[in-house]
Amino acid sequence: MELEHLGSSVKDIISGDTLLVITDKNIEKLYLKSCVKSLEEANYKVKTYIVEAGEDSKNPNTYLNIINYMAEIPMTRTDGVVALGGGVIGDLSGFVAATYLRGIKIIQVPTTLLALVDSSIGGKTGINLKAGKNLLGAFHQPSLIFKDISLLETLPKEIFSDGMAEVIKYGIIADEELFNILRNKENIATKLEEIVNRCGEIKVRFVEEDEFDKGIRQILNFGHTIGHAIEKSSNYEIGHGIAVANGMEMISGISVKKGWCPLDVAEEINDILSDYGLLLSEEKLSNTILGEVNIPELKKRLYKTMKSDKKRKGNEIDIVVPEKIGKCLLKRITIEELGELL
Ligand SMILES: O=C(O)C(=O)C[C@@H](O)[C@H](O)[C@H](O)COP(=O)(O)O
Ligand SMILES: [Zn+2]
Repeated sequence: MELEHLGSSVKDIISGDTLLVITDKNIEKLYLKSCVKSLEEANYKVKTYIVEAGEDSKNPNTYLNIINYMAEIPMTRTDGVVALGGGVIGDLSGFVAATYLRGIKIIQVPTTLLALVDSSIGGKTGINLKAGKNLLGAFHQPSLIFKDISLLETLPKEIFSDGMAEVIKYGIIADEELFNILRNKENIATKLEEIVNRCGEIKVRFVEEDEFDKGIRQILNFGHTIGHAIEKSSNYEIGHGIAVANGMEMISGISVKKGWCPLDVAEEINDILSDYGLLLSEEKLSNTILGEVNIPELKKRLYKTMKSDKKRKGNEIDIVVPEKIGKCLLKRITIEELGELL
């Protein structure tokens, strides 16, 4: 559905008279005007809050500033938040909505591939702390995910490609046929809608089975323990998708060493990620994170950051291991062993 119909869709869901649209400076230029117009045509009073583009906006200060702004308006329990943007905006706005007045409704309007196939679905919301990514958050399901695939048309190439990491992840964890579709890069243009829908369906299946991330949903975190450590250690210079892609490649290698993943599966994963230009060499990673090439030091840094991973249970952590293309398993290892295997 196109953005001009947003207002009428929201009308069925939010009974209050005020909406807060949260977006970033890049999306503001592209879509804020038509978003606000559509909501105003549906007779809402529309307030806007614009943050800097990028992961740095998922911080406690920005979060509290938005909450204070809402309290000054004041927004009430029947009002709602509209997240117009990618993963950062969705996670931040979701957490705002989850906590303001102990929870008001949120409408997700994803504008990136990553948000469309992943972060807008499933109700994980949150912000980053100094110690790590998404360490402060809540589960808060969106009341509506407004899908308009045409919003991706303005997406810079590198942001689209960053989202492809999560798309490939879905193929590896749950859908061999999707993985095979993705092997032919031309399919991305011709079958984008089918690809997006397949990813969304997979995500919904996992979330419906385990909304609160106690078990099977953790499979969606394939590549994320190392991925989050890469993102965080690079001060978010390395984007989520690229970080997760490298995390998937590294954890697959570790799984081979442990005898949990056949070598040819790890090779297929490596091949597709590298085909999409998503893998960084150890040297490049080290340079970006440390400002020098020092692989032992890089591993130490990643290990230190991984220690704050939220999947950690005492001294152990569940890692996601590819058994074959289309199927992953959870395996528990100690955090020290994970560090040693890096
Ligand atoms: O929705 C999930 O569950 C996921 O793990 C999907 C991930 O791709 C996404 O990056 C998620 O936000 C990570 O969650 P976290 O619990 O590791 O912070
Ligand atoms: Zn992710």
